[in-house]
Amino acid sequence: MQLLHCENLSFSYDGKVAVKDVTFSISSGEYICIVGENGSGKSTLVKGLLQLHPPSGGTLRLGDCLKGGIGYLPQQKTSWKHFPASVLEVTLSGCLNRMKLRPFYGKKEKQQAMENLERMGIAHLHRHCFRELSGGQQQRVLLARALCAAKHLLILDEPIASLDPIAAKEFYEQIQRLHTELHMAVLMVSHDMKNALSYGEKILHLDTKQLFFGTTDAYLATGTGQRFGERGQQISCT
Ligand SMILES: Nc1ncnc2c1ncn2[C@@H]1O[C@H](COP(=O)(O)OP(=O)(O)OP(=O)(O)O)[C@@H](O)[C@H]1O
Repeated sequence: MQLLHCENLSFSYDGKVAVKDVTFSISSGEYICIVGENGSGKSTLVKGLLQLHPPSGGTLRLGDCLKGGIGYLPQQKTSWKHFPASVLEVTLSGCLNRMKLRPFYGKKEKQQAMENLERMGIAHLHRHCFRELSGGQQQRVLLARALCAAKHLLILDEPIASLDPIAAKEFYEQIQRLHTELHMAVLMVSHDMKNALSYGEKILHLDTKQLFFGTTDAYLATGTGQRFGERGQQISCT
């Protein structure tokens, strides 16, 4: 089932093009990594897919099953690390979209938030203050929050940027479990080429315009894929 399709999708800021003519789809259960240099338009595309930034051209079609929401793990900002709320409150905020005008969380939302914290192995921390957790624990809370928002698609923007290698490895394994056990589609922006190539089934490579979209094997057979792939090897050896 196709979850999302874009055709020649473009985005600009004040008339300056940031993403140009991107055409790709994501279907249920797929794992796609978006790669590219700094400033190549990855985060802009993600914001556009989440309808937080309007397109300057092209079309974006979202499948009906995404109408309930898309799970989104944004780039970690230092200010969020100090957010003065409990783990349960941060997780529950993932349900806000679904609550419409209802002002309080109900039993169902609390149960779902606890289930997702359980899935992330951190239910015992639900009363703790978010800002007192480690970076890896905070990412798990934000992932539990994203799971409250979505059943079919998770969009992750550089999720391991602030994690140490052990926390990053655990995080990748966690995502892989969600992908295989819940059949969750994953769209991940990543500078970590080694893991993007090993976990991603497809690669979308941006350089403002789209340089490549297709399977990881096909990507590695292209000159661009080989150059970026080698970079991943170098990074993993250092
Ligand atoms: N809010 C904004 N206003 C104006 N220009 C922006 C804004 N956000 C991004 N840009 C510009 O759009 C282009 C793409 O930026 P974007 O953040 O999408 O790239 P990126 O690939 O995600 O970069 P990085 O890997 O460094 O996170 C850049 O030239 C950037 O300066």
